[in-house]
Amino acid sequence: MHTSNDYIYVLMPSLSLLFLAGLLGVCWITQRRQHFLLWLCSAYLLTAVSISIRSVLKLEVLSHYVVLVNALFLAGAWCMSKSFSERRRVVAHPLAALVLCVTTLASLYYFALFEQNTIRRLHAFSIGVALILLLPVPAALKKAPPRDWLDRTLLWSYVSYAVFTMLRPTLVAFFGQHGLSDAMQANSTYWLTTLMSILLFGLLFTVLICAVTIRETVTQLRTERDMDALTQVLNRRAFHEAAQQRLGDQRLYPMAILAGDIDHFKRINDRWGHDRGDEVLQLVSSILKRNVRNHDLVARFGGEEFVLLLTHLDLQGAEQVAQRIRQELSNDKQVLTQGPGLTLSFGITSIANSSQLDGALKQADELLYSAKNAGRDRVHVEGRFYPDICFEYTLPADEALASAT
Ligand SMILES: Nc1nc2c(ncn2[C@@H]2O[C@H](COP(=O)(O)OP(=O)(O)OP(=O)(O)O)[C@@H](O)[C@H]2O)c(=O)[nH]1
Repeated sequence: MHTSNDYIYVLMPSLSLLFLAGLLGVCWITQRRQHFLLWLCSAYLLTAVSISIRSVLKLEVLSHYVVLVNALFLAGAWCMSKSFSERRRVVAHPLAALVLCVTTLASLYYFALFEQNTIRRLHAFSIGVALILLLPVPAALKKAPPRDWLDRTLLWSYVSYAVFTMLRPTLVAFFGQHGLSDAMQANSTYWLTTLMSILLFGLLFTVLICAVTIRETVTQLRTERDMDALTQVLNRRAFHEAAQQRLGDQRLYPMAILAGDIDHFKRINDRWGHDRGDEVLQLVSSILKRNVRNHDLVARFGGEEFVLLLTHLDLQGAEQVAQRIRQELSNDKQVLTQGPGLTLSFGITSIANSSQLDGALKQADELLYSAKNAGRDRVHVEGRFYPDICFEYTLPADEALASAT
């Protein structure tokens, strides 16, 4: 007969698992797209229920509940396997898991009620659980190893848990004082090893998963803070931060600032609709990104205005980049299928140190607007003479766009 103290003692691992399940549930509420958190939470819940029933049931009645207790445990193992496959983005093999569950339960039922062989029963249980856990592992190992050390540790901890589960009866038989002879007792070496391993690995997985989730949340927030949501290039604030870093690195000079603006963008919106206007912005930013190198920066400063910081490039090189971008944009017929091609105007200036950033941006902007005033679809470069003309290239473009609709 268990005393109330005994119950607290035997239920402690289950309560700890329930606590960890709660923690994962809270993590999932903050990161709902991370389904692996919910699967792991379910795994802990099912395992906790299964081991608490197993811990409090008297030995005489345990055999009658063998299917229920082990079905819960196997379902928990399947949820853990599913959680792992979701995390590593590999197939979970649900059908194979179902076959393994049914086979394991049938063997357990047979060894509990017909042959009454405890050792075979324990081996059947361990092998069944381990195989379910190992289902997604071959595909996960075939993929390139995770670059992040937290994910790598998670992968190998999971594999170790599965292998340890499979070997547990053999290890206890080998090292345990009574071998597996008393394995069905709630205070046997086998059962304590089982509880402790579930708890320790459960704790390890939770710590790793929580760390991974926190890190991913921070990365996501940083991306949302730094990137323009529509075009996936830097926003103005992030550009200033990144540009200060680049400008502090002497190896990246000479550098140039390009300010670019889509010509007559308002008309594109008016004639083709705002959604098509958004597609044009995405097209332009993808062409800009395609035409820069690793250390360069591309940013959207708002509306249809883009700014680039080009490293290892003098004014002449920067002008060539701008002309290449203009050429690529005018050739593109994917977004605006009819009418005149898209055009961009550019202002280009050099920059010699980080204290010049605001001045260089202002100068590039002035050059850009002198290019606009000179008729658009052109590049104005610092140090060159441009006659101070104001040529409003309105009527032909209007007519051309109108004829395209
Ligand atoms: N589709 C879309 N339009 C935007 C967005 N942000 C700003 N705009 C529009 O961009 C247009 C900018 O118009 P203007 O500043 O007159 O510039 P423009 O028509 O390109 O004329 P120029 O620059 O002088 O060639 C406005 O109609 C804005 O509503 C956006 O995110 N998506």
